[in-house]
Amino acid sequence: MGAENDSENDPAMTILPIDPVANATPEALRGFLATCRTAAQRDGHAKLVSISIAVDALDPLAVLESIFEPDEPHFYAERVSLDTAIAGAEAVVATDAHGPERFAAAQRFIDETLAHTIAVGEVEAAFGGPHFFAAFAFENELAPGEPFPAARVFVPRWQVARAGSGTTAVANLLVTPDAPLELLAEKVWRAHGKFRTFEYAAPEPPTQTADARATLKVTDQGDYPAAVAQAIARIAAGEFSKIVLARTRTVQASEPLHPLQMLNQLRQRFPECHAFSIANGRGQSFIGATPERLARVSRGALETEALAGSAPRGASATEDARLGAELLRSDKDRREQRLVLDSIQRRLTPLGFALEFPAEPILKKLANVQHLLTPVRAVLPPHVRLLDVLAQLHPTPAVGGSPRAAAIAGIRQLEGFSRGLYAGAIGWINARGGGEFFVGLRSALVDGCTARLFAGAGIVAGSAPEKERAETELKFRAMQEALKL
Ligand SMILES: C=C(O[C@H]1C=CC=C(C(=O)O)[C@@H]1O)C(=O)O
Repeated sequence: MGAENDSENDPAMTILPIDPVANATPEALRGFLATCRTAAQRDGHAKLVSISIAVDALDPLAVLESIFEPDEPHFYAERVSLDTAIAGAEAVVATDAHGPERFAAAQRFIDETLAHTIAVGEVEAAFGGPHFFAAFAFENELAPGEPFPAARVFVPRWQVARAGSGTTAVANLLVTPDAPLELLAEKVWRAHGKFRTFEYAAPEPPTQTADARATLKVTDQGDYPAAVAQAIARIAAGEFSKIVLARTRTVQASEPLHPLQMLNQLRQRFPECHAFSIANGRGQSFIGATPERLARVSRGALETEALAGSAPRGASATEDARLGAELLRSDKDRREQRLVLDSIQRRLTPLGFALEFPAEPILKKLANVQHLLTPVRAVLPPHVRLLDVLAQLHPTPAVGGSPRAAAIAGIRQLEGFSRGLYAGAIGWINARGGGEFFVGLRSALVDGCTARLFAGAGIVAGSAPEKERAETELKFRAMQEALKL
């Protein structure tokens, strides 16, 4: 992940040359909000007002933890190795979408919102300006009652992000034609003061810590090796050449699980992954540390990757290197990964992309597992946007299969549970069209005292049920350690 500062794209919003720090008085703020309200009255449409300021160095996760409210939605993403983290909470504007056009519907919402956005302050800074946080489930239709819809996009009320040594705080508010100015100004003034000299909350009492928590029950759903055996038979019959089958494990704890405490474990142990949390504001959070970037757009370039094929890490340097070398030579894993790369090429070429990638995959080494990885780069063709790319790529054969439609039908029949956000696309987009999405892997749905863990493995000709089961055990380990199991 990186700060998306896409200087060549003009943002589609109005930027007013007002410095909110130099004009930081309650009167100046009221005056500014009055201007915004006049614009809302003139256009007969509420304005999203976005105020960005540079602040003293802050840890966005600690900020989120300090002001965490289980009944407010939040979004968090961090890539420790790239020294970037972004947090946002409470929704000022939001939309849900479903169906095959959900990415296009999300784009329309973003365009319409930006057409009525007034931004001031450090809009050009890394993570300046309003950001749209988004989560797309694996499937484009979900049954009612799921914790997250097929697509949700929201702009947070506040956002704090760090890129290297710079920290930017953004306050977003909706100014309607009849907005109560005094009240709004007072709220923003308070938020402004809070982020400029942020005081982290005092530590939680000891009974709330993970160490005091006991695991009461661990339950696995379904018979995974049997499902894999059926998938192998269907591959032999020519139904599909690859299918990614997942399994779930439910962990019941003696005390409520705190998603942000688990995230702190994940970010420390998986610096090369995106650690993330997305909360629905109804007490449920989807969290994880994923190794897979789906797409990043920054400065007119697209970055994506083909990640698939897995091996354990070795206990010694020699064993680790041997396992890595075997993975690089493994015909089965190379086919599994090649299908992902082929699909990326097949789906992005018609959009006008000329993809650049190395001929041979490299190893991506995580604490619990290593994968084959081909990084892919391309110049973004004119008029192609990040969500167009997502609509083409998702789901890649790293989480679905090949051919796509047959594999997805097979997943529904063989898995027997709803994936929800597992293997979905999670990320953000800024006002310039830059942004980043990753795939919701190595993840869990946390709800009160329960965590539902997800892990899957790619099945091709030559796969063996027991080996695939062992591979999913390794993948479960990331979340199990965060739960201190
Ligand atoms: C589907 C998952 O991982 C994917 C990403 C990397 C390697 C994979 C594999 O080797 O099977 C999977 O395609 C998962 O972690 O649940």
